[in-house]
Amino acid sequence: MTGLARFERRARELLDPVHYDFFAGGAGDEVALADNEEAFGRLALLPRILRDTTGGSTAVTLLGDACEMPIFVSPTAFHRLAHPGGERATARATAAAGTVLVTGTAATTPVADVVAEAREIREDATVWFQLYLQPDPEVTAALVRRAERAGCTALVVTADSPVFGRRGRDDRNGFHDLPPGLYAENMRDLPGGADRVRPIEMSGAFTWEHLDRLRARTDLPIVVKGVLHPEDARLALRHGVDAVLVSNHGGRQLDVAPATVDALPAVAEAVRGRIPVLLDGGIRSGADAVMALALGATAVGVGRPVLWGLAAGGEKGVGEVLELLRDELVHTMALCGAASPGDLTGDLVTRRGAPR
Ligand SMILES: Cc1cc2nc3c(=O)[nH]c(=O)nc-3n(C[C@H](O)[C@H](O)[C@H](O)COP(=O)(O)O)c2cc1C
Ligand SMILES: CCCCCCC(=O)C(=O)O
Repeated sequence: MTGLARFERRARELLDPVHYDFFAGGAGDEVALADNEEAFGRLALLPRILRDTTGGSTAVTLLGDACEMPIFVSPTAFHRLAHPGGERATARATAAAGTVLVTGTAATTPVADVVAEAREIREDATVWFQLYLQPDPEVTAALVRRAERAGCTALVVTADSPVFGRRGRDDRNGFHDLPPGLYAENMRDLPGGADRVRPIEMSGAFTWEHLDRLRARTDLPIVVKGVLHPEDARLALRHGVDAVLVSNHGGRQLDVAPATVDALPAVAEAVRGRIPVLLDGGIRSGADAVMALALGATAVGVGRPVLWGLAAGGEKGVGEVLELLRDELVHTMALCGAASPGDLTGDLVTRRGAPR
């Protein structure tokens, strides 16, 4: 078994099946979940030859943060369900890989501890904070303050969850709560709640105005996560957003959403290079990353592969997953005649089986 698949297999062997299903599963019939990966299989790379690729680099700058490769760790909930090391282990491995970790509202480790752990490995480690806007603005403000004080350098606002996706596996397994002792730690001791750990609330009431308010409240760059429609990318630009993240939440929200790599070109076209376009969903190899970069992404995120690495081997497992992706990325870039991510252009991507 090659590539990342062995990490998933090991994770499946080790995890409680109910927790494996929570991580692996998607919404509804899991159409979007499957399509995210299958869409990459419908594409091929058309390599260029006789281009000097020696002395190349995979480095990119993301919202002012130096990043050794254009592959970052997307926010996923509840890392301590995958491994006792949880987000701390993920933070250490991601920092060692020199890339961005997006921790978030549903982390089972407080954001301050995640950043401290990453910075123990590397003092300039980059951690961004994924924010679920909360109906109580004081709670949202407190989460933002927590992220700022911890040293996060960007906010990633998840906008694809006005309601929680219907996850059939979790319904069948009766999995709707964390086991005793695990909490969404960033929701602890927030204003206005009698409970020490408030539940994360989804709300359909949010609009672009809420982003404007957030913009006014923080100096941190804001990434909007869950952009699929090009008109929303244009709105994001108009509302002063610093980057968009093309995402369908790993197929966990709208089950009939398009695969992210299929939605990417129209979003990139709408943005026309004015802000970075990020993408996640279905990236399972360095070649997938190369395709998305060529189609207009500045960087790509991985969700489940990191969870499989974490479950399989804690910090070491996450490190192995990120190094494997980096190695495949470098190799594929070289075979395509690309010395740096900037050399990856749309003409390198074709439909499998399509005549040129
Ligand atoms: C178990 C799990 C938990 C997730 N939790 C969050 C979350 O708390 N916030 C968020 O914005 N996205 C969350 N996501 C979505 C990821 O950020 C990302 O969009 C998705 O995993 C990318 O697809 P991939 O898993 O195919 O790489 C989660 C995804 C998974 C699989
Ligand atoms: C209301 C529960 C919040 C946890 C959200 C985790 C998440 O986004 C996911 O996809 O699962």
